Amino acid sequence: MSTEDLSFREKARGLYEVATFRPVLTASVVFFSVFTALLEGIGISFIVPIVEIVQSPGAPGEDASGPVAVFVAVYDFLGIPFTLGSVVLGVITVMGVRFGTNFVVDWMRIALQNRYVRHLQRESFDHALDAEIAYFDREGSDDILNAIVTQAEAAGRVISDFIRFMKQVMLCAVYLGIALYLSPVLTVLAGVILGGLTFFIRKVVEPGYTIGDRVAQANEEIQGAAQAGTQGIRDAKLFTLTDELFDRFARHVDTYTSSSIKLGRNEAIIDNVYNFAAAATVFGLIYVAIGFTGLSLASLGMFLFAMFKLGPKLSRANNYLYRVEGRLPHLVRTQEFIDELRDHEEPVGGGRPVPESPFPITFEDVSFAYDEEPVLRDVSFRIAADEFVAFVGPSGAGKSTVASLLARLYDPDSGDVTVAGTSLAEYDLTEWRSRVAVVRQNPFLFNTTLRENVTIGNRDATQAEIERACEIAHVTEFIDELPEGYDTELGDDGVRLSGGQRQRVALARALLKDADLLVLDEATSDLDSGIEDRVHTAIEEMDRDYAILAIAHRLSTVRGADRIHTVEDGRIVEEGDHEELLEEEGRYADLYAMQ
Ligand SMILES: Nc1ncnc2c1ncn2[C@@H]1O[C@H](COP(=O)(O)OP(=O)(O)OP(=O)(O)O)[C@@H](O)[C@H]1O
Repeated sequence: MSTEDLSFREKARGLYEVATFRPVLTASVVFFSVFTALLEGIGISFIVPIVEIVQSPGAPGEDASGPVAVFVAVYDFLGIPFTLGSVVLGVITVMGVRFGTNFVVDWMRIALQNRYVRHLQRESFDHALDAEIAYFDREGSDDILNAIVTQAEAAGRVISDFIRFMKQVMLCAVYLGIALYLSPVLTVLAGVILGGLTFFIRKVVEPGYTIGDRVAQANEEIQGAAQAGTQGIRDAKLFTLTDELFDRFARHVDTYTSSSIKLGRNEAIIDNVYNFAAAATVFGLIYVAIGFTGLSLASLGMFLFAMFKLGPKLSRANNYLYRVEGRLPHLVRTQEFIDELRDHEEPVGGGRPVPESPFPITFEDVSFAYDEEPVLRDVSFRIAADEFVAFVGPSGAGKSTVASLLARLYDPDSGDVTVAGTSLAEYDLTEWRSRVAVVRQNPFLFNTTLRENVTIGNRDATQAEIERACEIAHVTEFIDELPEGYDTELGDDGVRLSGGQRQRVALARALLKDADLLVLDEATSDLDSGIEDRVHTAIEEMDRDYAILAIAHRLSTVRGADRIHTVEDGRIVEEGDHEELLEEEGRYADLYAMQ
């Protein structure tokens, strides 16, 4: 995802979204920043009375004019004598409050940054969990992980940098205001020099946004390469792919490093060139001011002090702006990514409660394609309560797709899936999924204990219920080999178990879910045929009040089905029980003869 071509408006919208995220906090930051800048201005103004008092000892009386008159009036109003001591105490007090409010701004800045990062992380993960499966099919999980883990953090730093930029701009405004009041001509001169320099540097140095976009892009690629290397480590080793994976990773890390260094170097260029230019400008102005203006010593002191402070502040403001631009791609990418996830949200269903007995379940002329190529064509079948229905057929025929449509991971392109006479789309999706238990051929096991894995669909299951489900799924056969029984950690995707053991755990958790429809999609294909037959017999013999839909390659496992459907190229080409299909001497009979 490249954001290089984003317009100024789109970038500004990204920042606007942050500003309106916690409006009160944002408004407070602005308010206290303005307050801090004003106090800074007042603090600097104290130079004038201090110099005046030092120049003409004895309290300046009623004849005081200009800024001094204001100070005299304020001291008079407060009933404090206007002496050098009380004026110095006054400036210390003002500066104390100024740094106090500055602390408040910094605190709120950090709070805003971290809360926004939390917001981005929660939003991206929440919407990712709600996104439709087709989105994951298309995009993969790298972008999602990157947005949640890395990009959100970098995006948050934009907030800090922007607030720092704003603070510097306000302080600059105050210094400029003071300087303008004291000597408009010199201020305009300084403005032309420093403004010209800003323009020049911005023209010469590559825009922060462009480099920042490269950094963000490289970040995404690093995440993808690292994920392929870690999640696919076994195949990477078996196919001696590690060098290729490392080269890909190293290339992106190099881009990240060189772009980051360039970004930092440019920040340093801006900082140092500016500081130098500001110092040179100030000394040039001293020369001009002393030689060619009639400013009093006090005013000259204040003017130069303001100028001296203005230079570095302008430099920092420029630097922070450059950093904001550099990190803005992370912010815009994350915000856009969340919007994209939101656009691909899974439908929640019509909200209709699923009936007590959700039967019959029917497919009525269902057609479906993942992309262009049709995978299911006019598929119709029916599952009544307590029935055992099976699907067989060659690889790629579309059998698993039937299971996916049943669990509503996808919706049909045409035709309808109905439950108790009503379209499945009208039911509450979460409730429907809670009534269906699907065991896939390659189930995912979570990196936690066997008990936690088995109870994912029924956290309240008793030990007796867990043991019964594990007995039927033949998990109990190998449980004694696990060091801590049900409390053994299974590792990443159940890596400490064999393929067949993983399938049995998945089967046990489906049985424990106590669903109305049990879908077995090649659920026991990794078991040896002896155990596979025993598992199937145990399931069929269960005193059950649910229907079963089984997809199988090994036909012996579906011999007892009430109805078997043979699928070929997305169509049901035969239908009947085992005996009927054998008599038909069609595709099923051929497949059976081959086994
Ligand atoms: N998520 C997906 N995105 C795109 N195409 C897919 C997806 N899942 C499956 N397909 C394609 O749809 C077709 C049917 O796949 P499906 O998994 O339903 O077949 P199957 O009969 O269950 O095969 P097998 O017996 O090998 O599991 C295949 O051509 C497959 O490439």
